[in-house]
Amino acid sequence: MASAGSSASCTPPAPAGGLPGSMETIYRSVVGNLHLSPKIMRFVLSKECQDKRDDETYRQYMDRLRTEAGQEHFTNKEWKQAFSFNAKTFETVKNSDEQDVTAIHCLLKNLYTKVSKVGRKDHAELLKKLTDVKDWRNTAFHNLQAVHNDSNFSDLKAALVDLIDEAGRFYSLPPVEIDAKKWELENESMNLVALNKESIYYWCSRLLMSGKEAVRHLWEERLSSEELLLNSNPIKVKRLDVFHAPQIKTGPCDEEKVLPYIKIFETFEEILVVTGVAGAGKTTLVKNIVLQFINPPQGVDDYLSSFDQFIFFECRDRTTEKLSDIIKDHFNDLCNELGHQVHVLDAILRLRVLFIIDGFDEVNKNSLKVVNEILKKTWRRNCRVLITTRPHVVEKKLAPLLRRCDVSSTQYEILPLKKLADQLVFLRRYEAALSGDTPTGEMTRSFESLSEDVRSQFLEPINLVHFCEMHKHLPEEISTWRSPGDVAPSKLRLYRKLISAKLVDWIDEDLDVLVDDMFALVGAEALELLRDNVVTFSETEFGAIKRRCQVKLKGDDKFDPEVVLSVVLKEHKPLGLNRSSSYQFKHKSEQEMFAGHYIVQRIVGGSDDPLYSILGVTKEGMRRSVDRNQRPPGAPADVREMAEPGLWSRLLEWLRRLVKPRRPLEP
Ligand SMILES: Nc1ncnc2c1ncn2[C@@H]1O[C@H](COP(=O)(O)OP(=O)(O)OP(=O)(O)O)[C@@H](O)[C@H]1O
Repeated sequence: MASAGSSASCTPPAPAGGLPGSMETIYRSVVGNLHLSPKIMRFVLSKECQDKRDDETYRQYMDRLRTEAGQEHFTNKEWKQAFSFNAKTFETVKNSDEQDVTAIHCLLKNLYTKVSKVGRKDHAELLKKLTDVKDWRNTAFHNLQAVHNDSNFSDLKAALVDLIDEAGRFYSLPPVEIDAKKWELENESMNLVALNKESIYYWCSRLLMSGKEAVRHLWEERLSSEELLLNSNPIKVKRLDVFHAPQIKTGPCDEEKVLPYIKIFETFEEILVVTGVAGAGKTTLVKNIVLQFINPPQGVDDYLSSFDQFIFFECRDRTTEKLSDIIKDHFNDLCNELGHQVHVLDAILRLRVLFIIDGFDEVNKNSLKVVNEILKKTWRRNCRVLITTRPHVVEKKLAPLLRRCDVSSTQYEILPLKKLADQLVFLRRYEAALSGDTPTGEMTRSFESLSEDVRSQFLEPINLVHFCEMHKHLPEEISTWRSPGDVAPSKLRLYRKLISAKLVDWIDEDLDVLVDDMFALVGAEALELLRDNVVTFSETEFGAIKRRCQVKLKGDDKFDPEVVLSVVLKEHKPLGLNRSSSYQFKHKSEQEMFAGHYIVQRIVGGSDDPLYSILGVTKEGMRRSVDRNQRPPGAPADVREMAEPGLWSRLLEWLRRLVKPRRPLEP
């Protein structure tokens, strides 16, 4: 049986049959493209590399050929340019058993064009035949209609026979060897007339047939809209209507280039890391990529067309520990068929899959296992992995992990919206989406009227969305903003207003005191979770918060704390059945804001506790995590010392935004 790990040699065994005609046609095409084509290409490669030693990697082999021909070795840059995202693979592998048609085509092309061999014939015709075979795969897998046609398989076979003939001419093979190869091809093809559920190609076919529909079912509704706090009840806008295509720049080590985000897929490495500060739009970007995969936009370059499938994983997930569980979430019906989960996982790794890992900065013990497994299992296959993260964990956590997994990566950063014109374009989309396409322009006018200094608080998409929310609820405050420091307190007042609106008709107590208590409760919780780098509450943890959030109502009405908590928290429905919901703040930056506010209140409220104790860490622990470069301009030395890159510095940022401390913040 052909399995994910033993692809090269054997034909899938004789069939057990039973599915409709079109499935058989697709199955044949899959076996043709994933089994026969690479097999014949490997035959060509074996002729080209007859003098390659078994213990040589392809890079070592090609460097040796160059030395023998009096040429320079490949420089790393030249190698990368020649092999693009197959560069690392052919630097490491010693045989091509695991490689698909695209990778083998790339290797052969470079062997013909980048190294000299004595007496080499003109390779143009052979390369053309190889390209024909390689292109079959893409055409077939991205246009299922094409594979529904039975002639597809016979045409592919004819292309393979042509390739064998041309290889025979090019390498001057004896006719008996060429005939034997053609006979072998014919013989194997004859064995493929029906289906075999045990074959990995059967599951690849099933994934091609129904996989896209399965992921559409799972993700489309979840991701296609986003909720805004524009009313006492949240308003939904369509994500694609408000999506602002971000600009990115390449990571710190490369020459700085500003690019449209789709260019990340043109990179040479298998791992793409997209960084961005809080609210820069990392999650929104990957959600948009998922939506575009599900519904490719018409008339635009389909930059995702090289992928057969995608898998989306959020690092904040605290319960999933294995890749197979994610696969089950994505393709539940297929996996449930007589316990074929393992087959589906093996099959998915044979296709070209884009793995999206969102929010690496939120990774926990369990989700780290999943990330590790993805990196290990996808490496040297057809997959690519897109990881988003806030920047502060790249050096400390992500880069060492990638090094341990021996994978190469490229880093990109989402750029802030610095220009007024870009900020206005962004706001206009939201204004149009919220006004049923008849925007008055009031929101953008209000934004334009702000001083440049104040506008500098709105460089990230999340802050521009907050501007929309404040424009709706607190328009009078916007006109009072004189300096950047005026903005953050308005955001807290917005929450006060929303919570008060929920309670005003139901209580006799002093509303302000009640809201203060709510803020303290939520803020303490936010801080505790952040300390453990947790951004989701389990159902049990949420239950504990609800029990602490008690309000005495007028009359005999029973208070449901969820009504108030829903202003700051949202439910995250699980992907899999039989799993419970989790809860999270509307956005991580809001969790940080509430935590920051809580700390401020403890300090201005006259708490005698030292800062480290309010933060819930030891004095030593806090000193160890000092980052002296993080000192904000003008901040006293002891304030600087609480600033670890990451959490503490972000909380400090909130402290600075929310209040001018009346006493020095002593650790
Ligand atoms: N490209 C965009 N177009 C339109 N709105 C956006 C865009 N990016 C972000 N937003 C808005 O900003 C909010 C926050 O963005 P998002 O959650 O994607 O940021 P993030 O970088 O993942 O933040 P964090 O690191 O804090 O998780 C989104 O919910 C959305 O309202």
